[in-house]
Amino acid sequence: MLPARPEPIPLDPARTAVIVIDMQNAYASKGGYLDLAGFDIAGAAGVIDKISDVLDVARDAGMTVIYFQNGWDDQYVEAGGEGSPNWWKSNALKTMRARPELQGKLLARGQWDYELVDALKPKAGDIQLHKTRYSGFFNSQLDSVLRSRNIRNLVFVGIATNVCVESTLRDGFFLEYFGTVLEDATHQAGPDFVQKAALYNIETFFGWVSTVADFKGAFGQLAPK
Ligand SMILES: NC(=O)N/C=C\C(=O)O
Repeated sequence: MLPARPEPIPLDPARTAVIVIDMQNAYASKGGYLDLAGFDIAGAAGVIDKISDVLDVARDAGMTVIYFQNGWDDQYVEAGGEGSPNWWKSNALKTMRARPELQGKLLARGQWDYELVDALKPKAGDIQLHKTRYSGFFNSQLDSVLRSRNIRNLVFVGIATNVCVESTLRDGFFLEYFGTVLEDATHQAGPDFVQKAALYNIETFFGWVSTVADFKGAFGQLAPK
């Protein structure tokens, strides 16, 4: 049983996956896309160690760990052209249009910006998935990976709470997955109030909100000493 808001949620480790959303240099490192686009990423570094702790506990408890990376091919074909709302709304694409010297660098596979941060590299048995839009369920293998493992519970960590974390958790809700966010293992893109708003939405309408300490308290004892 994981202590959570609005109420504790039962999680069978064998039927639970920890979903690590986009812990790439783009979102968590100085000089990455969010930083270059003018978002405050000062709080992002603090979630890296927390996520690392969560993943150690999750693996030892027998949960599946799934890492997502967000981005596109180096020609940005997958990003869509002017016919796609993504072309108009993606702040990475907008930043590159405003600063052509960055073209080909932001969120492009093969570039530093796309890579996971050094402290959070997948370990043996972890699953790595790619996505081209904010939701990890859209045009990805996530649903079939989860269904093939009989997984119904998703624990979310990563960046950004109000964009890709919330989008993936919401889509999971519609597909009958039980989604929980560990609030202090996430960080927002935007002012502090968007973190609060995203967590309010999740707690009230789409899922559950818990903490790293509660996750470790609930599942840490399952880890080998
Ligand atoms: N990983 C995310 O939440 N991404 C947010 C914004 C973006 O990718 O432009």
